[in-house]
Amino acid sequence: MSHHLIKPVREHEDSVDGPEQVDRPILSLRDAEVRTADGTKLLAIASLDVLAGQRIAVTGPSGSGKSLLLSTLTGRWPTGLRFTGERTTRIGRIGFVPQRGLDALHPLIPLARQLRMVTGADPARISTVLAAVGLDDPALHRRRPTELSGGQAQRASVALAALTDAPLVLADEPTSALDHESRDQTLRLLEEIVSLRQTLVVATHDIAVVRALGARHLAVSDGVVTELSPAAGPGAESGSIQ
Ligand SMILES: Nc1ncnc2c1ncn2[C@@H]1O[C@H](COP(=O)(O)OP(=O)(O)OP(=O)(O)O)[C@@H](O)[C@H]1O
Repeated sequence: MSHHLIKPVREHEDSVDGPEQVDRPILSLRDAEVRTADGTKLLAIASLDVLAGQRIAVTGPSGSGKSLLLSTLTGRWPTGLRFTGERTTRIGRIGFVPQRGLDALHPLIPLARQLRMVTGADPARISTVLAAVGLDDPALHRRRPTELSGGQAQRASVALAALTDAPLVLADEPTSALDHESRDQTLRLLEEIVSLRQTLVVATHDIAVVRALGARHLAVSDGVVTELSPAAGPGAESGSIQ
């Protein structure tokens, strides 16, 4: 899927949250399908509601449709694919942590400067968040992302997602390129940095991620999405979603 970090999602948007709307889904899919131009069905979701603050793990084998489910949540699909059905959202921004941290970043703009340019956050907050993801050396802040290690770029992409304050943060196999220790650290960072107000969706091959997140669990198999655990959070649905 494409690696746009912050994407305006304006379709079907309505008003800003009020306290009385806490249990209302931030994003809903109904009768959602993604097909190729020749009509082959790649993904089908009868009904899915994503609530504020949920932690959701999406598991499934390679090619099952995890990335397409994330594309469907963002409302942006790979060229040549067709979406039908209803996608409703009341949020304006979606943060994205890609498989390779570098894909979230401009390769040549020094790290702290580009975080400021992209998010508008002030330098003090950027320093705080970078320190929180373990990048506290000011020399690293001045480096271009191409001059960072894979793990450092991954942490920088987590910092970027956190700084966006997006109500929904999607992470596509954010741990696949990392060793076990770095994987655990990235997951902890995602949990810590992504605030409780933000919803976090993580696609992964790794069942350990589901346990680590203590998450609502959606399994994708041959494009069919199934809810494996009761949805967390007030007012959440449970049971099969397709
Ligand atoms: N642009 C496209 N055109 C045609 N088919 C596509 C396209 N993108 C994905 N697919 C197909 O849709 C199916 C699901 O792909 P997807 O990338 O969502 O899988 P995934 O579960 O994320 O896999 P992985 O774990 O390997 O990243 C696959 O069969 C894939 O070949």
